[in-house]
Amino acid sequence: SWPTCIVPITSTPYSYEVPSWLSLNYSCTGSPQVWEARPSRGKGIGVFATRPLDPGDIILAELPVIIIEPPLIRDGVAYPLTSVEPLLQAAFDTLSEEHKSAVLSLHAHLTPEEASDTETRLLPIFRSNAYLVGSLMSEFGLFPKGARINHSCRPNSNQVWIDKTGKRVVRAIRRIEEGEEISATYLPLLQSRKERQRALSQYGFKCTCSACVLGKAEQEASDKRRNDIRLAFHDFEPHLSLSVPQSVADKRKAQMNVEASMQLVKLLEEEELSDYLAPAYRIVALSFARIERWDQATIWAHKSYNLRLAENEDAEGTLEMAALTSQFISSWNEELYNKSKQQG
Ligand SMILES: C[S@@+](CC[C@H](N)C(=O)[O-])C[C@H]1O[C@@H](n2cnc3c(N)ncnc32)[C@H](O)[C@@H]1O
Repeated sequence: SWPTCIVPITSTPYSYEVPSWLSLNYSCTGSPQVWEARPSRGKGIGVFATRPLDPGDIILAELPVIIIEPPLIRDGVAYPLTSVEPLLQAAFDTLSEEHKSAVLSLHAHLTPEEASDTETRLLPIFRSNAYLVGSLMSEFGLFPKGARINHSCRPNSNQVWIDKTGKRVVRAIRRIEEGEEISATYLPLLQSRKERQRALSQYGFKCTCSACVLGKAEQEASDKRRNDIRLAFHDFEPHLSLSVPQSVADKRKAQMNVEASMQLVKLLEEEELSDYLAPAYRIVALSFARIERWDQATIWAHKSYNLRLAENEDAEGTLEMAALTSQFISSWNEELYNKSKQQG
């Protein structure tokens, strides 16, 4: 019988060779299982939700089967991935047969030279599927289940390395319906479609997600929104101190920043870039704090905290938002106390 996460592929509308690991020895994570791996039209294999998922729900938490730490050439600069082949081969040789066949069944995008060489598959497999991991994000890990998640420029999941458990956790970042494909991003998304397509060519495909198949006018609007979002994050950086402005001009600027920060959230929602909401909510919270609107500062800080907490309770960003939320609640309490004293 089939494990619950795997749909037997008895008839598909298009031919696809089903790798043996799909039906054999492939264990499912989580209880109950919320995903299945199956062909996705035009994208090889993909990962699909087997039930509706809410933002923050864990889809998959996976240990790497291989971790490679590329040696450094000099401080902070690693050897190119091509030079780690011997390390990769050594790590591969220690794997169980089950893990070896899971790794070898993964998709590999080949360079023309690699295509003519039927022997070397490990490096292209690693290059096409590995993710940065480790406390310094300086190592590369291979996760055979998560590696089946296809790319979208409007992804519905994010993936976070949790150093404490040594797992990579994939979570829903918006509502995902049953049967919907789980998508992740392979690149930073605050770029134009042309820039994204150029970056994705290294994986050997042209993205056809909803952000990449817009008509001309809509595409220009989408590119502009992404550029505006990128600039807004950059421009806000110097204005994120907690000091309350004193001069009339600075107060006016701080008020305008509140409006600009709300506009940033609106642009992210329009572009469906949910993964950037936590830092945007933080900017809104700090902007309200600078005009001493403690009620709004608290609400927005808490929204950012909730998103961060769902990702990683120990991350610096989560701890910062916890501290800011409680600081703003104290200021709000004080304000309410002073008001009640004045009234009576
Ligand atoms: C990390 S693998 C993802 C799983 C892969 N589809 C498989 O069959 O194992 C990356 C490869 O999947 C394919 N892919 C990923 N996202 C895609 C997309 N949006 N459109 C078309 N192909 C995609 C490309 O061949 C890419 O090199």
